[in-house]
Amino acid sequence: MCGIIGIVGKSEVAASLYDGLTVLQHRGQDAAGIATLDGSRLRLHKGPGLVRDVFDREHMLGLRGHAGIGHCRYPTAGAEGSTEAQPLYVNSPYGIALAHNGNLINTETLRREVYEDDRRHINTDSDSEILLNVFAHELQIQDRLTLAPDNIFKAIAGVHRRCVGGYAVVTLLLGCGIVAFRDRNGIRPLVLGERDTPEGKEYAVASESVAFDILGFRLLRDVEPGEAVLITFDGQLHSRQCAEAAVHAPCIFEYVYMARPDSMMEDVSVYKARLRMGERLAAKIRRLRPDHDIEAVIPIPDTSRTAASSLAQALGVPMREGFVKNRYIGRTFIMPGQGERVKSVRRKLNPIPLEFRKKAVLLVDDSIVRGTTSKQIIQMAREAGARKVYFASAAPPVRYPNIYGIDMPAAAELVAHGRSEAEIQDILGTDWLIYQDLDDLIAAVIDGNEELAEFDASCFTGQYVTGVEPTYLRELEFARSDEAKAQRRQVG
Ligand SMILES: O=P(O)(O)OC[C@H]1O[C@H](OP(=O)(O)OP(=O)(O)O)[C@H](O)[C@@H]1O
Ligand SMILES: NC(=O)CC[C@H](N)C(=O)O
Ligand SMILES: [Mg+2]
Repeated sequence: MCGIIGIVGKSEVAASLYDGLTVLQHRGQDAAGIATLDGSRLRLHKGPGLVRDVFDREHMLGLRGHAGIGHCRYPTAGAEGSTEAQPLYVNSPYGIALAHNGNLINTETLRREVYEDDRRHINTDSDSEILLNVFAHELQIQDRLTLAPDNIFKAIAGVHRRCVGGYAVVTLLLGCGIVAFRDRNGIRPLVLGERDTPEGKEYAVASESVAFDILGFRLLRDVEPGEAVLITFDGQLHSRQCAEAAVHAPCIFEYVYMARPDSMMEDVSVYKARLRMGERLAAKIRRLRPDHDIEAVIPIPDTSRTAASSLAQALGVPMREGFVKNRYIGRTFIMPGQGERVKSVRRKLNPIPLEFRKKAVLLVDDSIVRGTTSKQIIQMAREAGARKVYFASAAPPVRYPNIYGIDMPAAAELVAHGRSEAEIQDILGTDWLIYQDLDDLIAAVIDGNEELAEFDASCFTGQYVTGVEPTYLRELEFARSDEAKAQRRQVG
């Protein structure tokens, strides 16, 4: 996952972009970057690490201009670190900087087309670089010295025809404005906001509405699937539907784990959706074991806290803080290598033994992906003296790779892949494992907006809304398994 943001302001925007990125930081902790328009020049600074580490005072002073875009990255394609940090830039046509959240699944076809038909060189393994060059080519063939909104929307229609996958994109198009668009299924999120200033209205787009809250923007709406918005540098907002109608299928994993609870997505409060997940899970526990002996519900910090609180309340059992999180360690799930993830869990979470001693505890997490967290946590709860350790997941078993922007590329690395719940229970070492049912998860989100009907829930079902070639899945696993990443790191 990545965080993206773009602002067309009436005064300097670098500080707002920076602040916006810091609240989108949970979406990507590998690299960050900002590009601004300073007169006719593009200013760009990016690098590996957290937002606070990438930019110092000098960099910020250099990022002059009233319009700009920002990105924080969690890689799903290509290399980690600095080489493929975003925004990415091409000088022709016009000068374009681009920031992308998502993942394209027809990159090999596009790579060939971009070279053989469009005569463009791709210099990295990043799918975002391909996306940028497809967009550049589609603008180029508009064959205009100065672009009108119509040309831009036609170019984006061309991007939608060629690119397959999940993408929310923001671009800085020199001489024109900020252009943002979302894949035709609306898999990846993107919202539009406005802010009034004495000099006039300012517009912004971002992955999550929480960025607007802290910047004083009002959330106007989600960008529609397949829609593009253009905010010209003089502050005019244009929008158009640029794709043929397709199933609207936002990623359900955003509600489970990715998004911040204080964000609104598709008109659904992420916080309330998580509360409903907890309530539905409690109902399942009551159904399966009316006489359960759970004495305390213990959340695995941080993301599961919301669901655990409503689950505890619905069960009528106290929720206790059994683990203290070291707030200086990042999200372990989005770390690139398994070795690092395993070490980080232990460093990140420390038990409070008195909450466990002689008790039957129910540990609650938002999801179990590789099982890295749950396995260690269950062990820690036992070492701390728990009599029984039960484990509940607010999401169903994650059994299939995610190919739309969440780095779960290898089925074999998922603890639930090809396994029954009883087998997973044994591997994790819990006395009872309870998973949310998919219907309940979906209902927990839809209860917030009944117009939603479909979701990308492919990591639970193995059904991919865009369709996918089996060869792609094999190649993805080959290129991006933990083993492949470790080998690359050794070579590089
Ligand atoms: O089964 P696993 O592969 O361990 O992945 C699942 C865990 O990873 C995430 O936590 P993370 O530490 O990334 O972040 P959080 O503090 O937001 O919960 C998620 O909340 C689960 O706890
Ligand atoms: N997680 C993402 O959204 C990743 C964006 C893009 N595919 C990259 O790897 O940089
Ligand atoms: Mg967690």
